[in-house]
Amino acid sequence: MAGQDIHAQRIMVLDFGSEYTQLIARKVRSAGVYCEIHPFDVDGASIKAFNPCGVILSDDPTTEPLTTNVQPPACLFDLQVPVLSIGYDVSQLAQKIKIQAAYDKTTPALVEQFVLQDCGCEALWTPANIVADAIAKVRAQVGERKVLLGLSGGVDSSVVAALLHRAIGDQLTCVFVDHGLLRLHEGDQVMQMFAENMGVKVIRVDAEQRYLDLLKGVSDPEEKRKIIGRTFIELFDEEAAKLEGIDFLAQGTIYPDVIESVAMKHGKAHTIKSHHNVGGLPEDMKFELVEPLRELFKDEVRRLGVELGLPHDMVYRHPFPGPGLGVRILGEIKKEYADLLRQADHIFIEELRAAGWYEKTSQAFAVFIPVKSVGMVNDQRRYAWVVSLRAVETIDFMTARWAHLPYELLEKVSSRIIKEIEGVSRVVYDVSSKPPATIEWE
Ligand SMILES: Nc1ncnc2c1ncn2[C@@H]1O[C@H](COP(=O)(O)OP(=O)(O)OP(=O)(O)O)[C@@H](O)[C@H]1O
Repeated sequence: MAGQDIHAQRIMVLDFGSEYTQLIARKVRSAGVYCEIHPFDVDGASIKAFNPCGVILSDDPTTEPLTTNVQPPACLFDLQVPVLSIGYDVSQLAQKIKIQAAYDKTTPALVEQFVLQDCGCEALWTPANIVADAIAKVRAQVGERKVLLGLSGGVDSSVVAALLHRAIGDQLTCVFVDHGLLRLHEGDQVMQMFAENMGVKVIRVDAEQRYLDLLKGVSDPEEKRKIIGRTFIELFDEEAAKLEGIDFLAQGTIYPDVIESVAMKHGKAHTIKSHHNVGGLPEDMKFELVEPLRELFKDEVRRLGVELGLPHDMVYRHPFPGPGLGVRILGEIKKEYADLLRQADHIFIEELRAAGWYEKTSQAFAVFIPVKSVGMVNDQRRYAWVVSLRAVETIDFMTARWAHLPYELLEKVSSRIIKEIEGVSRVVYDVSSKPPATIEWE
């Protein structure tokens, strides 16, 4: 694909505050065409500079308009490019444009037809081309210099690691902070995949004891989060200070993190996404940033991961909070609780996968409840801990329904947990949906 600019043919999506805007943009991308989302009142000069092959207006007629004057910029129609309106009231526009009254299940096919046929774009935006483009850009930015990356084992930083390793090899150093609140064998798996199999330089910081000491006696959820986030930054700083000649810090920033939301801009954001961020790294670190996923949606990041050779199961894994099991152990964190929870969680996920339910749920995990309940073991009363199972189905994580798992599956998971883990006497299933309950328990 040498010499081919995969951004040359591009679509502009103008957002009038519809919740479908990102879905539409993702459809343009999956049809193989680069696109960007901009607010409906973007200035004319920016549109001209962007030089789109076509423009899509995205509005939701069932919600109130964002302001009294929701007009696209006048210059839009001087461009002489095809325009598709989805949900935007075009009666006020004189131009000839393709119209769909509202987003529905036919929209994806319409969008694909619009970009490939009406706008005549070529399908250049493919995982292989995106990888080649990203590698070329990273090489041009970094040259012979060195890059540092915080590798969490999560999807984003893992894909960044694989991409940078391919682009600049040994010039990349990763720091992986193992806070002892990871899933069963996860720390070893991260090392095996990146350090042993791929030959990436990874420094593993075994910080379990340090975290346990700092978290001792702390049961307030916010306080726990702060300690976990702050300690991560301290450890990362300590490791970075030991390394010499690093000029860049790589980050797994993705496109939804950088889209300027019109709802926010016009003060109408009705949903605030909750983040389980470990806090991120402070902005005053003296590094230039390398952000090779900045243009990509999460589904594109996953496809890139597969293209780069990361295992499918890892790349399509459910999201995991930054503070790890720290927010799934209610109240004070102790090693005993974390070990117990890791085992319970592992059994749950193993059975979900075996039953074909892992892909049908968006997030599933076990929660440690620091309450002792009675059970009978060898005719003796035994007081042991309670574990809750949580599984949800969701499209966007803003709202979620508890997953209606088959009773047989729940039964199997519950009896395995009680049988295999000595410290657990009771398993319950969380049947709360979001809202009002959140997905995580803390
Ligand atoms: N335990 C860790 N060790 C090293 N780096 C980490 C760790 N946890 C987080 N980071 C770094 O901080 C970034 C932001 O963390 P956050 O928990 O918000 O994850 P994220 O945005 O979901 O990304 P990822 O999918 O890579 O975990 C990560 O992408 C990673 O670079």
